[in-house]
Amino acid sequence: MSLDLTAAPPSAPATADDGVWLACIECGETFAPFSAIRYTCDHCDGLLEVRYADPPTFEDFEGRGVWRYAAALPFEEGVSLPEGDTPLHHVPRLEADVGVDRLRIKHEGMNPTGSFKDRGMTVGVRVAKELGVGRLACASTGNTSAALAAYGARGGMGTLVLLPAGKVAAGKIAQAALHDARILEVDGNFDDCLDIVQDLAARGEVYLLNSLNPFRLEGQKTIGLEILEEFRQDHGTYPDRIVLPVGNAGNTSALYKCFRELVQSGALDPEDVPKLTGVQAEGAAPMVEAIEEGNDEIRRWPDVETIATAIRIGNPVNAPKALPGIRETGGTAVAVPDEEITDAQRALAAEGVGVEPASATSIAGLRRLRDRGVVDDDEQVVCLTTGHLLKDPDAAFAAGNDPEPVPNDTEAVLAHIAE
Ligand SMILES: Cc1ncc(COP(=O)(O)O)c(C=O)c1O
Ligand SMILES: N[C@@H](CCOP(=O)(O)O)C(=O)O
Repeated sequence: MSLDLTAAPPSAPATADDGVWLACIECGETFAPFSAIRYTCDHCDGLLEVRYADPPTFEDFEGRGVWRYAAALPFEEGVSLPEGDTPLHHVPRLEADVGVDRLRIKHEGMNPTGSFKDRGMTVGVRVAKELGVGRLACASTGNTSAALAAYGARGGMGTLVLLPAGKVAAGKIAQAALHDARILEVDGNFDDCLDIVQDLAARGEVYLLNSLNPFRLEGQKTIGLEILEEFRQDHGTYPDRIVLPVGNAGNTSALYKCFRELVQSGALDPEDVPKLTGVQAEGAAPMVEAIEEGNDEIRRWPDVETIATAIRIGNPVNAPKALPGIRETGGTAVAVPDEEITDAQRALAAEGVGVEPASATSIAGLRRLRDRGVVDDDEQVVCLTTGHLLKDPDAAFAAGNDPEPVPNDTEAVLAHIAE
């Protein structure tokens, strides 16, 4: 099954429901979208994609937020908080410092629960309602669990989240707790948690809402749609490159799908598709390894470690969708050390943009690629920042200034700040 950028638009199979169906990206088998619960292909276990008889054009979009893009989604509306419409920040000092023609920051930390996951959950929980499932579940490094708990609560559904014990930032656990998720702390890493939750889903115990679920990625496509529309409106052109953190590789896959569908409908020239450029932490970089070595498959990293706990992932399940996305768009992937992630977090904060460590990898990666001459100085670049600063208060304290104790006295305060 081809994930080529310029593959011909698919024609609707008999399994299509109102012009929507699921297709296996490996063997091409198709399935009715809502007749049964499935996450992978019944025949070859390949990843599934949602397909549409009528891929969208920009003229089809109206309204605000994720649901402005209903013409690119399987429903007209979802379980919403609402989400999307995130800012595209200008960061002039950082732009000059990195040395590119134009740099914009798409700050997905400004979604309702503070990360891009909300875009996927508004669609995913809507689908869960359509399927009539009971309990929703996910494995998580934190943000997916926060979003699932909030959207599950909004939809009136119970949620179960499996987290790697001791490796999830405080803000994210607090969100899952308050939104009434049942929280299981597993003595293992994120990939182990995902193995277990997949087993639970296969046994019919839960409905899985990680990005293995193809409907989650439909919502996350809207990041790409917003970037293209807003960048073109502001600058009359599309960005040359989108740089993003990579964990389970859902966003890379979703952005590539967004571009492919626009190319299929004729709304976007293949020449105008931004180069997808993935960034991982050096301690958790299986996608970078595959890109650098030219492999079509990922080698699972059993031991992963990084300050960017959100992307502490050794087995990105969406790699079969994301690797073609990086290659077909002419992009690349790069790994960055933790110190450079923290430096980038500070640099964004110095422009007023507060992000969690994983988000800052996009800037750290862009810097590295500029230093290596892979990114040119005349490029127009959008960096995706995926989660809010408050998600990980410990990392923010470690990277930022220490509070200074002072006496309860104006003269003493004046003397202190004069030092
Ligand atoms: C803040 C943050 N950034 C980046 C990622 C990586 O995104 P993806 O899994 O879509 O590659 C995640 C989770 O995976 C995340 O929580
Ligand atoms: N960073 C993620 C990891 C899981 O990713 P998903 O997109 O597959 O749900 C998280 O926040 O848990």
